[in-house]
Amino acid sequence: MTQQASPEAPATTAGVLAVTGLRKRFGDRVAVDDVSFAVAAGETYGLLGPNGAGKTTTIRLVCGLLRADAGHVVVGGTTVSPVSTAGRGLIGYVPQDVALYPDLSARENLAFFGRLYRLRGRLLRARIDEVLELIGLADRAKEKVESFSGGMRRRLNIGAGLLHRPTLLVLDEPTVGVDPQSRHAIMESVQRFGAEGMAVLYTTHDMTEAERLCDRVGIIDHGRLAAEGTRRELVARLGERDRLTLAATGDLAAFAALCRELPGIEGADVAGTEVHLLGRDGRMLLPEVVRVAGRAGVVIRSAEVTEPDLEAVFLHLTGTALRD
Ligand SMILES: Nc1ncnc2c1ncn2[C@@H]1O[C@H](COP(=O)(O)OP(=O)(O)OP(=O)(O)O)[C@@H](O)[C@H]1O
Repeated sequence: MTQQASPEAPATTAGVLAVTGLRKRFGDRVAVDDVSFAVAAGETYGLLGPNGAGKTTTIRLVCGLLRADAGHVVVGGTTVSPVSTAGRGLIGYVPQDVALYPDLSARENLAFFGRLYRLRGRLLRARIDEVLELIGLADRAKEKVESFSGGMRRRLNIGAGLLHRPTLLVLDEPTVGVDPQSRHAIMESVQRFGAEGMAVLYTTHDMTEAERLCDRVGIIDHGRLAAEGTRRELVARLGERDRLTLAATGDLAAFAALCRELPGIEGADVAGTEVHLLGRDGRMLLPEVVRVAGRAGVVIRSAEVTEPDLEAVFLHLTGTALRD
């Protein structure tokens, strides 16, 4: 039986955002299927999935722009739904499509959006200055948006979502179609927001972005959350090991033999001037390996821990490649 979205959803104190059992159907197509996750203050949570996976629909439900068939969205202890504006002021929503007025300047655009958030006068001007600085457009503030690159427009779009200092910032694929420099600037900004205590919900189909930005990742496919966790937790599902590559000098065969005896090391081999070790949680193993090297009179010149990535996790969980 389909449960209706209810304004009496249980409030949560655990995090800024709590999504519980969210479902949305368009005709026969189930776009979001029993999705639950939470995002804490200072945490960046990534929804990672291919085109059509249900990321945008989930985000529109989170922001109260669509009515859920079932489930709850609670932001800062307040239920969010299209039937009320409660909780909306806590959310900064940056849609996938840039929503700006091309014949207005950057400052004028921000002033327009700021007024929508009921900011006025000196406070509005101060927030605009702050945001322009943050998105790196302070020196272009007076220029019309029509003269901006795609990346600059995206940055301004993000700025519009920040004016009211949201508790939860929601970004829908903010780097799609932007130049590498703007992409870098956007990713740096997002990292800063998280570090400053904002909860960030970020959708992407780009594994490297998810890996770099997100504290936790939810892997979404065909509307379902196939798995969620830190990168490390997700990768651990593969049951694969880390590979440690040590460039070293000394009696490497003896060193490898000693390493084989260490708990947690499942393989050790010498290849030229390198020793390759296999084991779970390579970073944790490293200090002990270095101690053993010292005992064997081996000098380690460099050490690299190579791990499986989210691309492999996605393939493992869904049977398809992430990039389409
Ligand atoms: N308004 C709508 N009417 C009908 N079907 C829709 C609607 N919005 C989304 N869908 C369908 O729901 C599914 C999920 O779409 P959604 O836009 O949420 O995916 P997405 O992961 O954001 O993909 P993309 O990265 O391409 O935006 C798709 O099959 C899509 O065609």
